[in-house]
Amino acid sequence: MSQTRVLVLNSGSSSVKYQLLDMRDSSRLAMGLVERIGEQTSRLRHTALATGDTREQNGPIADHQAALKAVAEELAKDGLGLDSPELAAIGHRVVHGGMFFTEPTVIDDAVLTEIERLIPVAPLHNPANLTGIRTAMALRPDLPQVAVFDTAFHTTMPESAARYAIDVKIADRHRVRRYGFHGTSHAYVSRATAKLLGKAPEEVNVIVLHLGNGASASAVRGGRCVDTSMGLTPLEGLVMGTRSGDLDPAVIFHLQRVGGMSMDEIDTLLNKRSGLFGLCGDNDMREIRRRIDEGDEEARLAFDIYIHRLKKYIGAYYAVLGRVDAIAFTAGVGENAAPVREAAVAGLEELGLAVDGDLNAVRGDEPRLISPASARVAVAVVPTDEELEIATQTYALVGRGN
Ligand SMILES: Nc1ncnc2c1ncn2[C@@H]1O[C@H](COP(=O)(O)OP(=O)(O)O)[C@@H](O)[C@H]1O
Ligand SMILES: CC(=O)OP(=O)(O)O
Ligand SMILES: [Mg+2]
Repeated sequence: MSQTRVLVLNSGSSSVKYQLLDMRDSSRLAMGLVERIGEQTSRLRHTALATGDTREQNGPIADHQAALKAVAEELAKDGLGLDSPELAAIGHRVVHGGMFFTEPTVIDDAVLTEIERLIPVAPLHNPANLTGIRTAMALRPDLPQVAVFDTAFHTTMPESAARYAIDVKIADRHRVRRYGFHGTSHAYVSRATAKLLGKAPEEVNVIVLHLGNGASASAVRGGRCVDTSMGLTPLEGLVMGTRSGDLDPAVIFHLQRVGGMSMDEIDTLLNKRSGLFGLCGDNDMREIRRRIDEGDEEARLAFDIYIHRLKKYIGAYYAVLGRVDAIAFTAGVGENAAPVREAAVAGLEELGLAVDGDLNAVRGDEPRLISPASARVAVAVVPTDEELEIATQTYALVGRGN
C-alpha cells in the first residue's frame, strides 16, 4: 500500500492542534484541537472530514502525553489510527530551531538534543513540542518524524535586521540574535497573498500580521523574509494575549533592583501576565470587544495599546520594504476581529492603505480583499494553515518515491 498520509501535530503551550492529510491532493481526512491541557476543563474536539462528524470530549486531560493518546484514540475510532500502513510520516511544529535548522528535518537523537538545548529561549513552546515528538515516536517508532521549525522562514533576514546592537562577541558566544517565529504561517500566508493578487511570490512585497495568542509581524520581499517582530524568543514585538512585546530592557533591571522581583518572577510577568491580559484581565479579543461595547475603559485602553503597537510595525515594515503590495491579516484575531483590522490601518490613507467597511465585515474561510478597489495597497484577510504547510514540507522531505 502506498504511504501518502501525513499526520501533523502542532503542540502549543496548553493546546494541541492536529490534522491528518492525504498528500495526493492535500485533502484533510481528520482534524482537531485539544485545549486547556492541564486544567480541569480540558476539551478535545475531533472532526472526521469524510463524514463531517464532530465529537467532543470534556474533562481533565493532565498533560501533552495524555492529550496525544486521546487524539490517537479518536483517530482510531474513524479507522484512521496511527497504526495505518498508509501513514508516511508525522510532521511536528517546533517553535525554536536556533541557528542550525533552516529546513524541515527528520528527527533523530541529535535533533532531539538540539531542540531540548533551545528550551531556555522557547520555554512555553519547545517542551510541549518535544513531548509531542516523543509520544509520537513511542507510538510509531518505525515512521519518520519530521520537525518543521517556526524559525526557518526567517533565516533569510539580513544581519542588519537579525542582530541586536550589543557587543558582538558576547552576542555570538551566547547566540543572542533575532530568530523570529510563526515562520511557517508567515511563509504560507505571504504565498497565499501573492496568489490572491494573481502574482508570483517573487513579484510581491507583503507585510504579514499573524495575530493569534502569540502575535508577530513580518516584512516579506519577493517571498523572502527581511524582518520580523519576534526576536531571540517569542516575547519581542507586538502586544500579545499574555506577552508584553517590546519594552525598554531597563524595565527588567528596575523591577529586579527596585521592585525586588526575581528573574523568574519577571519572566512569568512578561510572558504570562502581560499583554492584553496584564492590561485588562482578559486575553481573548472577543471578550475585550464585548467589554468595550459595554463602555469598559480598561478594555478600551488595552485595545488602543494593542493597535498602537500594531500600527507602528506596519509603518516600520512599510519603510523596510519601500514598496508594499499587500498587508495580510491572519490567525485567530487577524482572521476574525474586523475592528482590529479597521483600527490598525485607520489614518494610513497617505500610505495608500484603507479598509472598506462592508468588505471588512464579511466573514469566511477563504482569502479575501478588504481594501476598496481604488486603494494603492491591497489589504487582505488570509487564513493561515500551519498544519497544511507542515504536511507539505514533511511530505516533500520523506514522501519522495511514493
Ligand atoms: N471571532 C473572534 N473575534 C475576535 N477574536 C477572536 C475570534 N476568534 C478567535 N479570536 C482570537 O484568536 C485568539 C487565538 O488565535 P489562534 O491563532 O488560534 O492562537 P494560537 O494558535 O496562538 O493559540 C484568541 O485568543 C482570540 O483572542
Ligand atoms: C511562537 C509563538 O508565539 O507561538 P504561539 O502563537 O502558538 O504561542
Ligand atoms: Mg498559533
